[in-house]
Amino acid sequence: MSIVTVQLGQCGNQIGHEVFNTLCSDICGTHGLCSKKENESYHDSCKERFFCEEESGVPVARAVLVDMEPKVISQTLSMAARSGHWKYNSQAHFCQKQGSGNNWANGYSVHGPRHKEAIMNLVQKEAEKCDRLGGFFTIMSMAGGTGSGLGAFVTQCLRDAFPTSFILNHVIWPYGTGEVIVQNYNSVLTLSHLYQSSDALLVHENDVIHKICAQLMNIKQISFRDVNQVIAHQLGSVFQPAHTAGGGSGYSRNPLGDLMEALVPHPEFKMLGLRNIPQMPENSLAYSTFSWPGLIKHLRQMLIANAKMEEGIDWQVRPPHPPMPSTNKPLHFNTSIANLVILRGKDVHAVDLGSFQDPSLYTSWLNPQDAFNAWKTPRAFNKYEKSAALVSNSQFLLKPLDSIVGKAWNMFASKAYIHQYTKFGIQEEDFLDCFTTLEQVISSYTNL
Ligand SMILES: Nc1nc2c(ncn2[C@@H]2O[C@H](COP(=O)(O)OP(=O)(O)OP(=O)(O)O)[C@@H](O)[C@H]2O)c(=O)[nH]1
Repeated sequence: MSIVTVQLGQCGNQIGHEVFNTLCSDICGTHGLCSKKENESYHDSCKERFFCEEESGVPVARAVLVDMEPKVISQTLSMAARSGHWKYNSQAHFCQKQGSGNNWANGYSVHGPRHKEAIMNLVQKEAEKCDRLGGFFTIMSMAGGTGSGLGAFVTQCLRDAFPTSFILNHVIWPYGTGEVIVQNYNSVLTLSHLYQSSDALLVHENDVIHKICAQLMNIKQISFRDVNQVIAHQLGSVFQPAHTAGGGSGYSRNPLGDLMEALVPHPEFKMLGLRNIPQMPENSLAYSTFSWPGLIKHLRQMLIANAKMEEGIDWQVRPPHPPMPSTNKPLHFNTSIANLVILRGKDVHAVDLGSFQDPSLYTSWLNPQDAFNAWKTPRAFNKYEKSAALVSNSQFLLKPLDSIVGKAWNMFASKAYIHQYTKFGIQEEDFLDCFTTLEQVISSYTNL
C-alpha cells in the first residue's frame, strides 16, 4: 500500500524533503548487509510506499507540497531534482505569495477555506495514482501559521474526503524559548484540532533533536538541516519496510494500519513519541560495534526513564513491582499504553525483547501481550549495521504538554494577543474548547 505525504509550511516542506532524501539514499546504498533477494524486496516495498515510477526511471515522491509563500517550495523542488536520485512531481504543489504571519487563525480560517479546492484536488490526484492507498502522512510545525493552521484545516478535509483512510500527523514541537510569542496559542489550537481528526500524532520536539545534534552528532553550529536529518533518520527507521510478527515472509503491506493497530488501542490516546539507538556521526560508525542486548537494555531504560537519547539516561528509575495504579507509581516512571520496537540489521531474529513485555511497563487496563509489538528486518538501515527504533504511546509528552497549555492559559487569562485571532474568526469560546480538549488529554495520560 502507498502513503501520500502532505508537506505543509516551511517546516513541513523542509523536513519532508529530508525524509524522502533519507529513504532514497537508504535504498540506493550498497550497505544493506543482507541477501540480494531480501534487499530487492525491501527496495520494492519502499518504492511502493513512497514513490511512483516515471518514464525516465527517476522515482517521484508521492507527495503534495503546500505553503503560503513560494520560496521554500521552489528550493525544495529544485534540491530534490538536483539530487538525480528522486524528485517531486512538478505539478503537485500549491503556494501563494504571502505566509500566514505565524497566525494559526489566518491559516485555518482564511487560507484553508480559500484554497481548499485547489489543495484537495492535488491530494486527490496523488491518491488516485496509488494502486492501493494506505493513508496520509502530514508533516507540519505547530508554532507557525501555515503548517499549524492550514495543516489542521487540511487534516480535517482529509478526514472528510477519505473517511476510511489512516491519517498520521507528524508534528514539530517548537523550541521552548526564543521563538514567536504566540507559539503556545498556535500549539494549543493545532493539537486540539488534530486530536479530533487524526488517527495519531507523532511528535518531535525541536529542543530534543537539537540536543541530539549537539551531544550525539557532535555538530557545533546546528542548522535546521542538521535537525531535519536526524528527524528524517528517525522517521525512516520506522517507515522503511519491516516484517511484522505474524506477517509471513513478505514486508508489511499496510504500514500505517499496522502502526495504528500496534500503538493506538484507544482514541483518547494518540500521542506517539520516537526514540532510536544508536545515533552517531557517520564517520564514527566504522569504529563502533554494538551488541543487541546492550542496545535493547539502553532503549528500554530510555523508555521507562523518559530519556529521549542514549546519553544522560537516569538508570535509577525502575518499573514498579508489582504493577500498581498511577497514584502509587514511582516518581519519573514513564508508563506506556503501547510500544513498538523496530529492529534492523544483523542477527535481528535472535534478539530477546522479553524486557519490553514486562506488565509493569504498561497501564493495567491493557493486556501486555497486546501492548507490545516488534517488527524486524535483516536489512541494515542507513549505514547502521544494527539499529533499533522505539515508537511509544506513553506519558512521554505530559510535561511539555502541560507546560504549553499552562503558558497559553496564562496569556489567555490576560487576553493577550486574542484580537489577532478573533479578527480571523477564532473566538474566545473556541480557545476554551481547545483548552478543555487538551486538559482531558493531560488528565487521561496522567491517570495511566
Ligand atoms: N525541525 C524544524 N523546525 C522548523 C523548521 N522550520 C521551521 N521550524 C519550526 O517551525 C515553527 C515555525 O513554523 P514554520 O513552519 O516556519 O511556519 P509556517 O508553517 O510556514 O507558517 P507561516 O510562516 O506563518 O506562514 C518554529 O517552531 C520553528 O522552530 C525546520 O526546517 N525544521
